[in-house]
Amino acid sequence: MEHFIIHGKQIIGGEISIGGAKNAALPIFFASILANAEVELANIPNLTDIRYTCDIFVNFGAKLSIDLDSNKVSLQPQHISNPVVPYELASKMRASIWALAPLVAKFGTAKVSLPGGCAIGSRPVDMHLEALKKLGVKIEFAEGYVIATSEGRLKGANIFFDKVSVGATVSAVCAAVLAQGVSRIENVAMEPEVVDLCNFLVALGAKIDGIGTKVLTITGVESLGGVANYRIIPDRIECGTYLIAAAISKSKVTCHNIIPEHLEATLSKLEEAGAKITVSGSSVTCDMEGKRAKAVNIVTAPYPGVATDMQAQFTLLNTVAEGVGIVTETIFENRFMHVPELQRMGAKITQSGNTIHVQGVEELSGAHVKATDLRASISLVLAGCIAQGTTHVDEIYHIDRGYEFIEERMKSIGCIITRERA
Ligand SMILES: CC(=O)N[C@H]1[C@@H](OP(=O)(O)OP(=O)(O)OC[C@H]2O[C@@H](n3ccc(=O)[nH]c3=O)[C@H](O)[C@@H]2O)O[C@H](CO)[C@@H](O)[C@@H]1O
Ligand SMILES: C=C(OP(=O)(O)O)C(=O)O
Repeated sequence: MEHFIIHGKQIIGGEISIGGAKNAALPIFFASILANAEVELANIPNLTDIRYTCDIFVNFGAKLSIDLDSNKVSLQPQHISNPVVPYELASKMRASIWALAPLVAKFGTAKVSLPGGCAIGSRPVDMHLEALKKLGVKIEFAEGYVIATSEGRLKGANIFFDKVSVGATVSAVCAAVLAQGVSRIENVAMEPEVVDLCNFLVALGAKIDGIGTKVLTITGVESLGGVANYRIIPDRIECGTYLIAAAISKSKVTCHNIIPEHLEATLSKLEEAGAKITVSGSSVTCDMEGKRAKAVNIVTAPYPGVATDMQAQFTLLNTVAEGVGIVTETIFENRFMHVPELQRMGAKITQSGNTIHVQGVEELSGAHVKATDLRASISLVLAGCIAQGTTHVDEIYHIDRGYEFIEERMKSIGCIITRERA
């Protein structure tokens, strides 16, 4: 097991080039199953989740060439002969459920083990399965696997989601693009990563109207082609995380290669915390101008609201800010696992249901803490960089799921974190 040792009171500041978005790369990778010709993907982040996805494609029998050092993958999905995601691969990653819809839409059969992922809530897949059933898929369960079958092409349908789900939107769209007839999918997720998936499918030849809105109208086509050099959007959560590094340390961080419009909620909360935010082309700077941040209230919400994937980072900001910040998590029922760890570092936090009250303190102190999920982990790493003393963060494999070249990127903003093996 690896851990990070982080000495505190580091002088934070500098510039970072942001990588491709994990949460766009994963659905696009799985949607490539639908293509009938070569798919070349660029700006694919070098993350463990992507390497697991490559393993899933190898297990399918697909041909792929992987060059994650150059952030490139090319796939020959025509060669898929085994439409199965076994437990050993699915259990490592929540996103593996995204194999189900494209496999059954293209091959009429799929066997996918129920997924793993961050332990931030119960994370059922009922909405994915209900959407597939509406499109004509027969769903059965056996020994922990979902078995999906269809006779002939799927049938276009009207789907209304009661709740906004990124994952179920991705599954519904991936099935509807090859269905016979028109599908109208309402109350979809509008996250930039869902928009990127739709743009990718359009590049393959799919017919999708309403991209970026609450209602998608999809006219199914018989088959999809390939695409050369489709570039994944930048990771708005990675960018937001590094901007928080400036906000907790009275300093200045610039992130390059981003799409500023994807960060509006985060940037507006950082401004509320007292940061000077400057956007210039595809770069953004968060400058605290030497001032301590003011506490901010956060209520997580589907896009364009404040992302749940930024909640732990804003919680950290409040732990060292001036005043009291109230943070309400509305998306996942168990996403405060960073709270007891931050308390070990001296944070003053009280929890009541899905809300926490954070009373800012002048300084955190180093401690031995455990990373419990991806965003909790990075918050503890950042906390270690500003704390008094040394912090030891265990179970850092979570970070490698979502933060590319973490030691290098932290170094480019002045932070030294040392990976050790116990
Ligand atoms: C790989 C990826 O892109 N992960 C992101 C994706 O996760 P994921 O796609 O799993 O998240 P969803 O948007 O689907 O989840 C939203 C809510 O809907 C519930 N739900 C979802 C599906 C379902 O069938 N039934 C159901 O009840 C979930 O438990 C949760 O409470 O969106 C989340 C919300 O922005 C982000 O935090 C994750 O980083
Ligand atoms: C929760 C996350 O990822 P996943 O859905 O892959 O577990 C995340 O990216 O913060």
